[in-house]
Amino acid sequence: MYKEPFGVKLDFETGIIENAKKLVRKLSDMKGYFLDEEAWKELVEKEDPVVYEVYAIEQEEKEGDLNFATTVLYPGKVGKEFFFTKGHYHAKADRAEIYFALKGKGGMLLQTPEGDAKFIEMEPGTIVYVPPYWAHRTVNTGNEPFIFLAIYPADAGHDYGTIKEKGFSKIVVEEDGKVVVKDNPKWKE
Ligand SMILES: O=C(CO)[C@@H](O)[C@H](O)[C@H](O)COP(=O)(O)O
Ligand SMILES: [Fe+2]
Repeated sequence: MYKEPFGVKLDFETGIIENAKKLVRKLSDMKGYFLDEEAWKELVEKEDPVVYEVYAIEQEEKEGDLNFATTVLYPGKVGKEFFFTKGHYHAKADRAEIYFALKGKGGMLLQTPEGDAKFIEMEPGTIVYVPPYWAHRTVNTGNEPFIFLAIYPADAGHDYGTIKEKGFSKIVVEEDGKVVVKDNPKWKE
């Protein structure tokens, strides 16, 4: 039968979507993700900050339906590397996605399975098209929360394993007060 349409409110200041399912990722949930493992350990032991929160409205995993979610990605660094989301391919790899930046400053790292990477800067109003097959990770390069909305097929799913194991071929770091995108020395092809 037909599903019931609905409208929900998104608070542009906080990124919170009413009635959404909230997910919290702390730094301790991201072991092995950052380049500087010593700095990671030190920060986890000191305060284990929240790196990001996701507010998601999700449907059953069926073709044709849509999910949407906001992410509130906090400012911070591990060593020189800016805070980022874990990043993933979609489990159904050919599923695309749209991101819409609402607040703060950051960017998206995208990567093909062959390791070709792109970094796209994002500020409020930026829409990013994530094509089929590209892994994607957002990075907060500012000093306030970076907030964005993502809209994705309900059957896209997440494949975190590949990125957890191999990482992205590029990293986003601060050098001499500037945002620099450079080759990841630990990238495994
Ligand atoms: O891309 C999507 C959904 O396909 C986003 O809603 C992310 O899930 C969110 O920004 C958290 O990032 P991850 O931890 O999932 O990489
Ligand atoms: Fe995604």
